[in-house]
Amino acid sequence: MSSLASPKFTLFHGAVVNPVNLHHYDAHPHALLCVDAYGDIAWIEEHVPDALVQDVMAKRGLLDSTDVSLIQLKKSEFLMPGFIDTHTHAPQVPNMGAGQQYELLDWLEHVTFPMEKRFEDVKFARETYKAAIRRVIDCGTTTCCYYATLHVEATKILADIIHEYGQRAFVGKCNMNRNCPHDYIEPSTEASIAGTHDVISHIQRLPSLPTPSEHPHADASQLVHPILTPRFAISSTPDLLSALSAIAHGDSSLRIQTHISENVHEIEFTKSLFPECKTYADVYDKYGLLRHNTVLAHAVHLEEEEMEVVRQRGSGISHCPTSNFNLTSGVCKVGELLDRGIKVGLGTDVSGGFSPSILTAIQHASIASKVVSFTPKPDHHPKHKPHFANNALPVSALLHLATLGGAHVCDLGSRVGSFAPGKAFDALVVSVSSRAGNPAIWGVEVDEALGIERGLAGHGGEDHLKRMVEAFMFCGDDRNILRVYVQGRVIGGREWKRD
Ligand SMILES: O=c1[nH]c(=O)c2nc[nH]c2[nH]1
Ligand SMILES: [Zn+2]
Repeated sequence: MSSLASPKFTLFHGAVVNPVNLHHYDAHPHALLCVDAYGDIAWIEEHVPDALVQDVMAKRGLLDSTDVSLIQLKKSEFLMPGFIDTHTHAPQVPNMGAGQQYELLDWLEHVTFPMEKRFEDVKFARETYKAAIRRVIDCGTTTCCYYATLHVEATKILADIIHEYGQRAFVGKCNMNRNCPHDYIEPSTEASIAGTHDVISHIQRLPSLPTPSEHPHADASQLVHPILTPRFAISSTPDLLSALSAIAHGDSSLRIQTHISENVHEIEFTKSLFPECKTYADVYDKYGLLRHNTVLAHAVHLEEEEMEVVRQRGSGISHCPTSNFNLTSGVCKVGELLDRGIKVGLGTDVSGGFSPSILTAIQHASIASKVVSFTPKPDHHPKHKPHFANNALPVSALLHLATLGGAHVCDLGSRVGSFAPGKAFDALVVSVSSRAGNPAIWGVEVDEALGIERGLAGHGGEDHLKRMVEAFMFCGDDRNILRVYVQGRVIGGREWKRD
């Protein structure tokens, strides 16, 4: 681990977008944001017109320092927190766009398991994972919860690549010891647990970043973390769930991820395998796997009492609308989950979902909420007044799900997901200029080369910035993402120099 020679500050001046809660986000057209040598946010001044930048720098004692670099954003650019993908499958990236004629259980058998089996070949794993992770980063995902396969070596390779690329992530070796193909299944509970320990200690030994010793967050220097990953209840024997529960209880900071209530046939099968449990959520709860840092993917068909137990345990839901539409699973009642106070983030769920971009998940989360609103549900719960349940999600809520909401689901809300002093600088520089190469966002075009604004362009105020944000969320893609920062370091984006 290298130590830093001298402190250095990076200042960003220009438009800054910052999620606050489901109902509100800040859009400051002229902010000044300072990042320290360790990649944490030192301070933010929200209203600093061009003429006052030098004054603020002088006030902060930075004017004459050679250790400061100032990045001036263009009129067509803004800074926002990086996207958080709370659920995806790295080994399924090569399968994107394949097999959408199937529903979940047939899709697993015919499309997914055969691809995942190929990761027993470490050379294939290395080359595939390198390309897959590069793609995820360039889509603007700064924190990602990854499922790997059941293979120990390939999962270590995945963690190594993520670490080398500098993304923040949770990486889990799948536990799956029943109801899987004979050539893609773990031979025993013991083997599954031994492999899990092996992967956890490998990830925990990865070199950490330089961090001041007085840093308030114990694991701030570690970007890649292990996560327990029982694939889903169907592929886990009761003794495997018990053994995973024992590991979890030995370390309360260890995150847990699994799938829940995605497809009606999956739910029926699960209940038949665990007749002593009344609901799907009961299965995980019985084994102590529902807690404040558990990430539950899908939750499309949760019963009311299941929602209540998820809320009580403080577990989070990864809403994966692209996958839910694509595998004909159903439409998650995301607004009701939010009204109940359940933590929710977005997941791409590649390759049930056919896109690695959280922008696609945002667009489909909007559509999902509109589909739900076609059949309004009467309010049975005076305690939880329906605010989002019967309505299309507003931009503030969609932005929140993609950033701060996802951070809370990963139990990282105090570190990432929004900009605040002391939080890590995990961020995107977004451009909506025509020169970014995406012709879909012409409506808010600011052409600096010609010195003109066209289309719906405004006067550089808050409303104009909010239009830019909405256009990016609904029509943007990776061409609009110029730079991707994690912990203050540029790790991807269109302007990032590849070697
Ligand atoms: O969307 C999903 N993708 C998967 O790979 C999977 N495995 C179990 N359940 C699953 N759901
Ligand atoms: Zn999944």
